[in-house]
Amino acid sequence: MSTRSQKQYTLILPLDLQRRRILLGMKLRGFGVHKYNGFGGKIEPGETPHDGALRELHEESFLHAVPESTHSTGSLLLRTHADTAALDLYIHVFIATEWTGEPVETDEMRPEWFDVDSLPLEDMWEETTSWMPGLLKRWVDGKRASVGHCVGFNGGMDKGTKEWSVWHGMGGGKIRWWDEEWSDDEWRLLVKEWEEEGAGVMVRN
Ligand SMILES: Nc1[nH]c(=O)nc2c1ncn2[C@H]1C[C@H](O)[C@@H](COP(=O)(O)OP(=O)(O)OP(=O)(O)O)O1
Repeated sequence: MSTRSQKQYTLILPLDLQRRRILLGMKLRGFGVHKYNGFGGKIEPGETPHDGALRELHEESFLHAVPESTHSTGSLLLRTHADTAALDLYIHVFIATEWTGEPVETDEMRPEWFDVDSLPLEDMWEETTSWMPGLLKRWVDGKRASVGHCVGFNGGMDKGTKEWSVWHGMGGGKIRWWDEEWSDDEWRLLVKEWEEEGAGVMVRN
């Protein structure tokens, strides 16, 4: 039986379909500092991932996403092999296509709009760059796609903080796209396949 523990997070991406642009935030403190990403954080006890995503978006940017236009668009399983704590992060990804309010800078995030064809990839998590451009491109082209990404990390240098971190040094991963609806069963199957293949441990000489 696995002795790993798991922390669940949300990540929500406000996507302006008409203008083909996405609101990202420069993280000003804490986990992921100095990187652009969507908005999100830990899911609180008793909260659904959907509720958590809406709450975090408001806390970090002051936007109120319309719940019916906030779609579950995939899951990320991040597993570090560099930490004796044996921790997995499970991130629930959402795209919001309608909201009210204007983005405001908060203590945690400085929001900025980007054309979906020119994301600030150099200043993002390496992991995120492997799926975000493809996901946004599918949506602005009219496909309600979802993504699953299971990936292992061996530890490495964080360009932003100049410090070693267990969430860098990306090893093997498994990515899958669903062009329409996806289900928990499909996600579980992807995780199972990935674990059977060795859970993304990089073979080092
Ligand atoms: N490799 C990765 N790829 C990705 O796309 N998002 C990642 C990621 N690693 C972390 N994230 C996201 C998930 C989440 O939205 C955010 C981290 O959340 P926060 O630090 O804001 O959470 P906390 O809830 O701990 O903080 P507070 O908001 O201060 O409570 O970074």
